[in-house]
Amino acid sequence: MKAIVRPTAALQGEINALSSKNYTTRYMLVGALADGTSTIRFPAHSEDSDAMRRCIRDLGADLIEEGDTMTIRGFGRHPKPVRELNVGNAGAVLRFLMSVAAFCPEVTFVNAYPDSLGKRPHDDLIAALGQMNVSIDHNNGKLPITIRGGHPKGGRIQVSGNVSSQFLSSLLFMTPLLDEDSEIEVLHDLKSKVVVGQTLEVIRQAGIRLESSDDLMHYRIPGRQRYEAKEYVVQGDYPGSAAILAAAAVTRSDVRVLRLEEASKQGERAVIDVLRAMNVPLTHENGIVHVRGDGKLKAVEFDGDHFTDAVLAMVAAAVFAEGTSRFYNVENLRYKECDRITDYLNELRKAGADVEERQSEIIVHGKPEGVEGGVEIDAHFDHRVIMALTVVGLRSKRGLTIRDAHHVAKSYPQYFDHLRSIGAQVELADQ
Ligand SMILES: O=C(O)C1=C[C@@H](OP(=O)(O)O)[C@@H](O)[C@H](O)C1
Ligand SMILES: C=C(OP(=O)(O)O)C(=O)O
Repeated sequence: MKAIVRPTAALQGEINALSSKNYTTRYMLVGALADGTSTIRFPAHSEDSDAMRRCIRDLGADLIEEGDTMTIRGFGRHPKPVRELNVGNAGAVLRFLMSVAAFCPEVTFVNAYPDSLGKRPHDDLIAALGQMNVSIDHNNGKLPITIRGGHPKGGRIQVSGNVSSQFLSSLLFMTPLLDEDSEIEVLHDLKSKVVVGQTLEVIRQAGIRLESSDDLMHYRIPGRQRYEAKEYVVQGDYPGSAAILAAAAVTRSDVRVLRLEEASKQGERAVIDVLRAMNVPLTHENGIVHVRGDGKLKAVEFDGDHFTDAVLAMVAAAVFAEGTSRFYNVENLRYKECDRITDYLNELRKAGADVEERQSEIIVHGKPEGVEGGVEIDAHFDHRVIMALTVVGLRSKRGLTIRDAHHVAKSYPQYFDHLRSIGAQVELADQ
């Protein structure tokens, strides 16, 4: 599918935010790791959340969905001895389940997206599991990966955090189920630290006890614990909504996005502060973000690691700001669905934006007069590139055509419908 994005001056209306991807994957996982039946209200529906549904079913969980409610009867620490799992293109699902797979005799994670997830590194988690009596075959740290487990052991575990927080999250989910107590030490830096807060929140909601240091670099996890079956409610998703808010920010708009909790632990909640710093007129009350954009934006400087999945949308807004914006500490964007620095900036340049990259920075020389557009954009298998480039297309002079736009369904299948419902001129066509 390709998306033909036409210049759109004004947006108006109300959108119910999609359900959070990160909470949906986490609640499904702790539901599967529990022995009884858990309930999840408003789980997300997307390729990534479907990957988690599929894999925990394959591992022996019973899932029933009726309307907006999912019930899961978990397998506890005894997953079915499945031989093969397909996580699609979902990084978090792969990394979380690599540790769960250590309870099985032999599981192979197949390489379904050689040009996207197939290029992402998992060495740090492979090394950590290697310290736990788990033997792993892999392709230079990449998929396909075969986990030979059966009897994983706790104890002292070291894991590097400077590529992805998902490796640490993965170990935090699994170690409470081990016979031994564990101590986890995070080596180097911990990227996307805020997301680990979501992991700890969910694990604790599921009745697990563990101690974490204030800097989130050290953990003590008693073994022999059991996840409790609980009821969970999934909140609205900030990373996906960030693109809608960016679209409202770069146009004349009167747009309300519902279900965005002010007190959320999602790091991407910071987009409210970023947009405010850009001088975007907005309010945030009772879970509703209300943007009344006038299209005038001011350049900003931010540490992007606090809102990793919304950096691309904020960069798209900065393309139209007065002055030069800088998003720093974002090197790990290079290890996501594509290289979200080099690949994304190449597409932005095609659209007419003036952008520069450093190893861990994105610099944007804003063009309040708009960009030329009139070109075809490559999606690089990346939903966030697609969403962000759509924002740029709306304020371009000649529009943009985004090839392979169906990959938006990785996290936000209804993105274009939502945008069109508030007046965006977007046509979807076969390629
Ligand atoms: O734990 C999670 O659910 C996620 C962690 C983040 O990844 P990194 O820790 O690799 O930055 C984020 O980008 C991803 O979308 C989801
Ligand atoms: C990086 C992302 O996801 P994952 O790492 O789970 O593939 C994302 O959703 O932007």
